Amino acid sequence: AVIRKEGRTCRKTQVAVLGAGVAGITAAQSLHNASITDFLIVDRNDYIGGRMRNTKFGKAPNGKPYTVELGANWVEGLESESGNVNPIWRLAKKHKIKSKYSDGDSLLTYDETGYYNFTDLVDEFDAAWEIAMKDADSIKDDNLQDTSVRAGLSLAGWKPKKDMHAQAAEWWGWDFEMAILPEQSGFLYDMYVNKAVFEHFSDSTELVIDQRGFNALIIGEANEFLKKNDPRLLLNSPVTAIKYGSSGVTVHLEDGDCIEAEYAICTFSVGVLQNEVVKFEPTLPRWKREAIEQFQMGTYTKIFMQFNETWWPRDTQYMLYADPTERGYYPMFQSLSATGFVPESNILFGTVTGTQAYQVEKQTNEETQTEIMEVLRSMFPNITVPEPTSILYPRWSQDKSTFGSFSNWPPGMTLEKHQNLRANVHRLWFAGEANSAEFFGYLQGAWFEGKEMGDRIGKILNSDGALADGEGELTRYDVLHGDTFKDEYDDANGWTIDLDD
Ligand SMILES: Cc1cc2nc3c(=O)[nH]c(=O)nc-3n(C[C@H](O)[C@H](O)[C@H](O)COP(=O)(O)OP(=O)(O)OC[C@H]3O[C@@H](n4cnc5c(N)ncnc54)[C@H](O)[C@@H]3O)c2cc1C
Repeated sequence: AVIRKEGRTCRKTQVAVLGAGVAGITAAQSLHNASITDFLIVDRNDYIGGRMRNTKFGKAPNGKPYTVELGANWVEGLESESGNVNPIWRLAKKHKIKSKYSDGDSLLTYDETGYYNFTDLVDEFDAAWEIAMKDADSIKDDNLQDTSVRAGLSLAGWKPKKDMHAQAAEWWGWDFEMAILPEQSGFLYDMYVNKAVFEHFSDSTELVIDQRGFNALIIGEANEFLKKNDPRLLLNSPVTAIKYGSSGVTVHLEDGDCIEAEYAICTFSVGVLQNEVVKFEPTLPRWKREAIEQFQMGTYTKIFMQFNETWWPRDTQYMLYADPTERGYYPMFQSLSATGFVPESNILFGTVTGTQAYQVEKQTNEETQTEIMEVLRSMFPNITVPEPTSILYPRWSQDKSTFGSFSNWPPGMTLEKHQNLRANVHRLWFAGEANSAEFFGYLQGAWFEGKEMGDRIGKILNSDGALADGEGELTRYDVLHGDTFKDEYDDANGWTIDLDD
């Protein structure tokens, strides 16, 4: 039904799905599978996929541009021998997404003097990792207080200190996957997301090189339940306000239109929620806001460059650079020209994360190119490194649709506080990669959360009110206590000042 007020349109629907990324499309698919077809999917972008985003870049020998992935690029964790299958891997196979095994051992290491083998430090980091993982196990098993990844790695004997080769080995082992420094990462859950991805599924990753784009997978899924030009898909429709309560949700769009829904599922990133581009009415409760503000978004920026020729080693996938003064300064270059990927593409892409990603995203392409060329020329002193013919990179930290790349679990966040990120507030529900306790930051996290919220709302709607009040909704914690009681602020614990004076 459509109600027109003062020239504005207010559509009525059962479920408003906010976001057409993996979580949103999967939520809508679950509703469809539960025979709930009265839904609307709303997104500010003009395409399906969200952070599965690609663009055309450079030129192939036939004159056509290549497709490169600005966002998600790997299927991470495939399937275990015991039969646990990453749903993204299942969908990649179903939609025949072209990908290639990503080999972390296909690695060459460099510093400012050129090629310099420090893979022994990479091995040392990996050995410390094994020790740290056992430590994380006992934190979980014995309910011990959590710590930071920095502390966890130090306790496991890994202390890179001022050794810049060790710092680069650590960047490769940690930041390249998580996009946030070890000191800003919560030990137990950040170790466990790695366990979930690389042990529950498998320790393999596949780099997607499909020229249709990685999001062909989620578009393919959407096409199974959406018709061509389906009026239930509203692209180019930024949401500005969400009014929610116990009887429904009204979603306001930038163009003045609105949607009146019985339920809404908001799949916006933690970055979007933190940046207050969407107004919630009433203000979200304290337990929800705290979870949103405490979780964090990392920034991971891929810088694509095409050259006239592949002047770098052809048979290597990864090149790691240790800068003499700044950890994380243009530390990684990946070759798309590597054997089996996109040969003759002459595309090299660099990756920066964290502080360096913010910095690079503030710079012009020209500024970044100048910096990168200096690094590449120091890595390859015996080669006349030409300037690239094209350079391109996204600005995730400034992008209104994400405000960052993917989420990461900070120190001090408990499983219960994270559950508050997931929990619904009346008829307003939440999904998205960050809400997955097991797979936050990954495509499969978005998929699992989208599916679960779609399933739950489907069940509630199909119960025709037969469910008891609150049944089928998510657990939440209004108050979360710490470990220190008031009377423990005493001499024995080094506390002498009476703060209640
Ligand atoms: C650079 C980068 C590299 C990555 N690499 C990998 C990888 O290799 N492997 C992997 O598994 N994962 C990777 N990820 C993470 C993965 O992309 C995400 O976990 C996943 O795509 C998130 O899906 P989502 O549906 O939760 O969120 P999104 O894809 O962000 O979907 C949310 C949607 O909401 C829309 N939206 C936001 N605000 C509004 C608004 N106000 N109004 C209307 N619509 C709005 C957005 O436009 C977006 O389409 C990467 C991400 C990035 C950015």
